[in-house]
Amino acid sequence: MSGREPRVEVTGARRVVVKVGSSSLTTAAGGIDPARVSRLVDVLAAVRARGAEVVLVSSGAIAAGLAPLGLSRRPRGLAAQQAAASVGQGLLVHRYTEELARHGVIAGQVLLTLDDVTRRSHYRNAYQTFAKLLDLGVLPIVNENDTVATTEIRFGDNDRLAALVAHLVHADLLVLLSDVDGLYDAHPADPGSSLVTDVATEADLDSVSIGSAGAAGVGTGGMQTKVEAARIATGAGIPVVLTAADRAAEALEGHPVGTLFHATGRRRPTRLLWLAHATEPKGSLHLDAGAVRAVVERRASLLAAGVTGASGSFVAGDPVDLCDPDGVPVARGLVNFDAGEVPSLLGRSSHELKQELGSGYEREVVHRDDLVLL
Ligand SMILES: Nc1ncnc2c1ncn2[C@@H]1O[C@H](COP(=O)(O)OP(=O)(O)O)[C@@H](O)[C@H]1O
Ligand SMILES: N[C@@H](CCC(=O)OP(=O)(O)O)C(=O)O
Repeated sequence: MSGREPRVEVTGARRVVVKVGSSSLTTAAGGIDPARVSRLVDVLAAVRARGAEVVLVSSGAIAAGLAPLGLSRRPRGLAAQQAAASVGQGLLVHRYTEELARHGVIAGQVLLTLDDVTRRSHYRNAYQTFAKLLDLGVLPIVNENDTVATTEIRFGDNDRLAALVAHLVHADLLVLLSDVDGLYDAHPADPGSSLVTDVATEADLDSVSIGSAGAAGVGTGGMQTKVEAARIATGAGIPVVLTAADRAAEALEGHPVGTLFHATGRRRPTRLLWLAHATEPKGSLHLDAGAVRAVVERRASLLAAGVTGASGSFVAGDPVDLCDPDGVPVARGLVNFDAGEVPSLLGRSSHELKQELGSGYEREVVHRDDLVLL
């Protein structure tokens, strides 16, 4: 203990999401390191023994699948990554299951795709699954469903997935465990870099140089995706501790190790969080000045009457950017029409559209419940 007070954000948390990266689970030679999994599980069991609930988001499926397939490094191609994940995910969860059993804890596997947090019916379903697992005392182990995820429908990194899961399960704390003991103001390999102990506002990140993953080659996002995950979580009211996996015990006891990102915002619907922070828009809708005012100032739905054009190829339900007359994105939303349908709607009132095209065309182009301001 450094002499500073324990972190109340940690000691007071009743539901904790812990994310561990591939680089913290693998051996130098590649493949899952059973000793590291075992130490992590001991820490998680200790948190549960204090009465808190734990959800683990674990990377490592691809890394765990490399050795059995005779591969020495993470493959570049999507199909090979999917195959490695298919082989590795079972091995990874098996390891956790065995280790948790030593503590009398049951492991449950939850594999998520992007749709599970963006489509209304799916995210309610995912929430209920987690609620039931936690109610039964199970420790859910989450990963992206890498084997079926294609480039288009991929989270791509588990840091942001962990932030969304933290929000989805209404966690009080997110702990990101990596191979580096916190956020540094420059790349940690740089001898002049120093640890940033607290990030209270966005301004604290102004002087931080955020780089990509280390040389080991198994991690994906580097520090960028961790900081983005911290932004998502803290912006939704969830504090984040970022530290090294081998300091997990201290961090989860509340010792001031690593970097604490303080909560800055309030809770909002999970899928809107995702929409704002992590989706790639499939196209753009161009708005006239009145529609920009309605959407931005009055938080109204976007009606066809205020749309002057569309670009990109999207289908109903896809995320699109809503741009002002200068082409600057002002909001992002889930569109209710396919790109091909939009030209026939331009500038028309809902009433006209209903009369000419039928009641299906009376609806908003983007409903206000499916909109976030940028
Ligand atoms: N400013 C920074 N502070 C800390 N680490 C950084 C920074 N910039 C880049 N990094 C790199 O990010 C790496 C962690 O990312 P990654 O390997 O993707 O981890 P994980 O597998 O845990 O998700 C660190 O090992 C470090 O090399
Ligand atoms: N879902 C992938 C990991 C993706 C990922 O984010 O990896 P990492 O940067 O190590 O947390 C897997 O299990 O291999």
